[in-house]
Amino acid sequence: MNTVYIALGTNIEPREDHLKEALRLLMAHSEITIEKVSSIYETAPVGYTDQADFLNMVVHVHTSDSPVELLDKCQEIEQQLGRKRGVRFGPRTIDLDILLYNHENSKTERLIIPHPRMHQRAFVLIPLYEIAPTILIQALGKNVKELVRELPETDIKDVRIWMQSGSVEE
Ligand SMILES: Nc1ncnc2c1ncn2[C@@H]1O[C@H](COP(=O)(O)OP(=O)(O)OP(=O)(O)O)[C@@H](O)[C@H]1O
Ligand SMILES: Nc1nc2c(c(=O)[nH]1)N=C(CO)CN2
Repeated sequence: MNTVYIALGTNIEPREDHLKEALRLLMAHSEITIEKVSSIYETAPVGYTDQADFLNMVVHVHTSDSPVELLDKCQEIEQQLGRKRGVRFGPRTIDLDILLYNHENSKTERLIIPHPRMHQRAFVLIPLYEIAPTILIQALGKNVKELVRELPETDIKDVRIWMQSGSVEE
């Protein structure tokens, strides 16, 4: 079994429904089990800022899928939830990013693991810190707690708990 962390994000209403539907579709695959979910956070948009606030969360899954098999499933879920590709970093019904896959480092045309921008993103690191504070990102030689400490104060303020983890349907 492989240990994987996946980040989810949405900024098109109904945002909470999109997160819940994505979790349901992940769990519908017999190769995937959800071990832990973070709280849901409301976050100011990063990158392209002229868009609505996001809901973000991170889930810990166990899977027998290879990284690319899992990416296929994540992209299928994005399609099922009607994601249309438009502006880079722009609005989306759902985005699923594979953050970590065991302690692998790999780079192919379709998939980079660890996710290349995760260490700069408060909307990823703060939910990840909630469920896996001590996990090591080998490529960076740092754990999640250390990466959170390096985030600018202003980025941290842009990430607020929106729904506590215990209230997310599991
Ligand atoms: N770790 C990863 N998880 C998900 N997709 C990845 C990963 N590494 C590379 N990709 C590739 O990135 C491509 C673009 O993904 P996407 O459109 O979701 O980007 P984005 O959400 O706009 O930006 P970001 O990747 O910064 O969140 C995907 O088609 C996928 O092949
Ligand atoms: N707050 C927030 N900002 C973003 C997000 C996201 O999920 N949350 N996703 C992006 C594209 O990957 C770009 N900007």
